[in-house]
Amino acid sequence: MNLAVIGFGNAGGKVVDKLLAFESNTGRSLCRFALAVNSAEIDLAKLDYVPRDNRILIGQTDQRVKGRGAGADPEVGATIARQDHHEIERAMDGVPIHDIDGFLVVAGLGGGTGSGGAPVLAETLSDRYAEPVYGLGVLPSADEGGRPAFNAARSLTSFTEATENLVLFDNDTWRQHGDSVEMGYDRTNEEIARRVVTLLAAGELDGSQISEAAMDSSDVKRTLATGGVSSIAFASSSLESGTREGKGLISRFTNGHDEDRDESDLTMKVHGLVRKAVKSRLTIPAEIDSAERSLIVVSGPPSEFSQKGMRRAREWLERETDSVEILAGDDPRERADRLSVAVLLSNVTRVDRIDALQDQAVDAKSNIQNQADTREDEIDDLITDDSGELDPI
Ligand SMILES: Nc1nc2c(ncn2[C@@H]2O[C@H](COP(=O)(O)OP(=O)(O)OP(=O)(O)O)[C@@H](O)[C@H]2O)c(=O)[nH]1
Repeated sequence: MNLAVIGFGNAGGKVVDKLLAFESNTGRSLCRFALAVNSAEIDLAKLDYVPRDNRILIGQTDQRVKGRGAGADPEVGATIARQDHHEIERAMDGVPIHDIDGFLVVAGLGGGTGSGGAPVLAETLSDRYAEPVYGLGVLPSADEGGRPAFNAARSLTSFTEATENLVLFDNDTWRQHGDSVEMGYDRTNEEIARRVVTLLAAGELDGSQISEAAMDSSDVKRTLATGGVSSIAFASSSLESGTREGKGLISRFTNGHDEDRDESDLTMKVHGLVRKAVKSRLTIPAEIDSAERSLIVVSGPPSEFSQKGMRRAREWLERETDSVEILAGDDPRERADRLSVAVLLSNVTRVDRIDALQDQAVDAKSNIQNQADTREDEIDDLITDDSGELDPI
């Protein structure tokens, strides 16, 4: 798949930068166009891979922002995204629209700029272009407190509505004790990039690869067309000892038993890797039998592929997800140094972390209400009803 990728806010920009870094390190191609939009000048300056001309500072004329961010207020993020839409659209004129399969808008949902701005941009893109607009949203960890949870719960509703599919990554699930916050983010951003690029770049062949069951970008699109939120599973394994070519050469002079053994090893390896991925930490933990559609991508040197392993893995996932809507394909990468599996679980509907976030947000709402009793103007902007429900931004 080829995408135009837009990072909104600080986390959004950093994750897009990591997607570009991962592509560059692995020779993959996913992002045909990359843009970072932010209201904090200093965050835009820190990016390494997004081209300088594609870094857009918004909200400069807004007294609340002045180049220093939206202060974790999504209303501000949404307002400046609307106010400065011409500037963003002008930057989007550089998108090679005939070469892309869709847009990907990336944001952390706990702050102000990305949380408020990303759904606004996604809606504008959906109105303006025929190509699908996907989202990649990062949920705050529980220990960040009530305000980020409140922002994320509201943004989740608007962002899901504004996109064809919203892939989620949960910071709470991936938090590691002992890391500084920035080190932790750097590591989680790499994990996001590995999963997103392995999954979505499938099908972008450079012409040198051959494959019996190559993934095609229309398979990815079809799986993402469910709407709702999605999670990604991932696992990888080192390549077989010795080179596969070496083994093939030896077996040519034997009676073929080695070839049989190799095939059954590879069947088990591919099948096992898919099971391991789905049983490991997902980008957001979800009940996998609540997924509407799934997609398995096996990526690596073609000599490590096994069609039988893939078929077994697909049958296993059909049983696990209780769905027959499972596509599976491979993504040949001759130079890859690992065999990787990414599984997209699309439109998962039982996600405990979202329920927990919403509970935390409802508590935070009453706290915010109490604190703001003396500041009625501000609370009017934040909360438009008092039913306990959270309103989208
Ligand atoms: N995984 C990951 N999450 C991040 C990173 N940086 C921030 N976050 C998360 O994203 C949320 C939003 O933070 P930012 O992206 O800094 O906020 P913003 O959208 O720029 O909004 P303002 O700072 O209010 O202008 C935070 O609450 C964190 O949960 C990052 O590098 N990686």
